[in-house]
Amino acid sequence: MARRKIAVVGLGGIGGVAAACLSLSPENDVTVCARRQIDKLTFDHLEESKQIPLKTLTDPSRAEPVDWVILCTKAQDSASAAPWLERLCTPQTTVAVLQNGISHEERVGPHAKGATILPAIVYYNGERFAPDHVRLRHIRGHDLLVPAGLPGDAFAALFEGTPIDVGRSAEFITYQWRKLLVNVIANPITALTRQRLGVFQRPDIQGLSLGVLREAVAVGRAEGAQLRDNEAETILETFLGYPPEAGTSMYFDCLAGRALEIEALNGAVVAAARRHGLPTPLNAAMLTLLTAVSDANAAETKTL
Ligand SMILES: NC(=O)C1=CN([C@@H]2O[C@H](COP(=O)(O)OP(=O)(O)OC[C@H]3O[C@@H](n4cnc5c(N)ncnc54)[C@H](OP(=O)(O)O)[C@@H]3O)[C@@H](O)[C@H]2O)C=CC1
Ligand SMILES: CC(C)(CO)C(=O)C(=O)O
Repeated sequence: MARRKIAVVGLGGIGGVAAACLSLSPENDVTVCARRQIDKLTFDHLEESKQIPLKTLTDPSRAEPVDWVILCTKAQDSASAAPWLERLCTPQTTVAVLQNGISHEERVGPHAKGATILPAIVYYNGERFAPDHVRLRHIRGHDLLVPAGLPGDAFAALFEGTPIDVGRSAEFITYQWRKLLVNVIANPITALTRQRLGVFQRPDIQGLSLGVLREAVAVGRAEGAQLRDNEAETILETFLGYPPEAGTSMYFDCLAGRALEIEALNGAVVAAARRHGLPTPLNAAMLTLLTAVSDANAAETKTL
């Protein structure tokens, strides 16, 4: 049987773990599309550390059409991946988008040459210690969740026999909003306070979080997510069980002086609220503050 041709675009925490796991299945022929040459990845999982050989491309003009693209850039870098998608995609390709936020299809579809877009909710934690060294941590339940249906089934098959567990759901939009609800508090608050999840043990931070969450729950409902009356409280309670020493992707980006994914998180809530005429002052405040931080980081990177 022909091996499945898979291109992983973006070799950060999430892409590194995805590339390592996909390479563990003999049925997958994996190529990594990255901005620097990496021939071997150290992959840590539980108590084990493995060396995974990688086939890496750094020049989009050398890429060829594949069956699957696993897009693992930050949301704001999706458009910069267009030269890769241009070479990798045909209408027979499926592009799985492993990014936080909503509206994956709108973000990536215009660059994907008629390929099928499959949004994926990422539950696992992928930490990048060095460009060639990543760790997979399971958080709870599935590691990835995709919509129920044929593309979702085929996507789950790519990870069979690997440490990544892929769930499928017919209520994808509800789960997408639940994940977004975690991100609209976890990411901006850790980034602004420059503290890991332990900061959520403070009663004042919990009060602020509930306000942000209640606004976002109303918007999610208006968008069709089946969110419960006590959704904000339940999300906060569940979230308080996450390890206090864990950071968030935005916290790490903030410390490293990189652009931030705020537009795809609180920005998505504010934009959807506008469509439904709903008030979201706290989410808008997060958006304004972190856009200022992000713009300053981006300007500094440019002048380096
Ligand atoms: N990390 C985590 O635990 C979690 C992350 N997520 C989400 O997953 C997504 C990916 O996050 P994460 O892996 O942490 O992000 P990272 O910043 O660690 O990785 C993104 C990678 O994309 C690369 N990249 C950006 N633009 C391009 C391009 N045009 N061509 C090739 N490579 C490119 C970057 O390259 P370079 O290294 O050169 O900058 C980087 O290696 C985000 O939406 C995030 O919110 C969701 C849940 C948990
Ligand atoms: C759930 C959380 C906050 C932690 O992995 C995340 O999605 C992120 O870091 O972006």
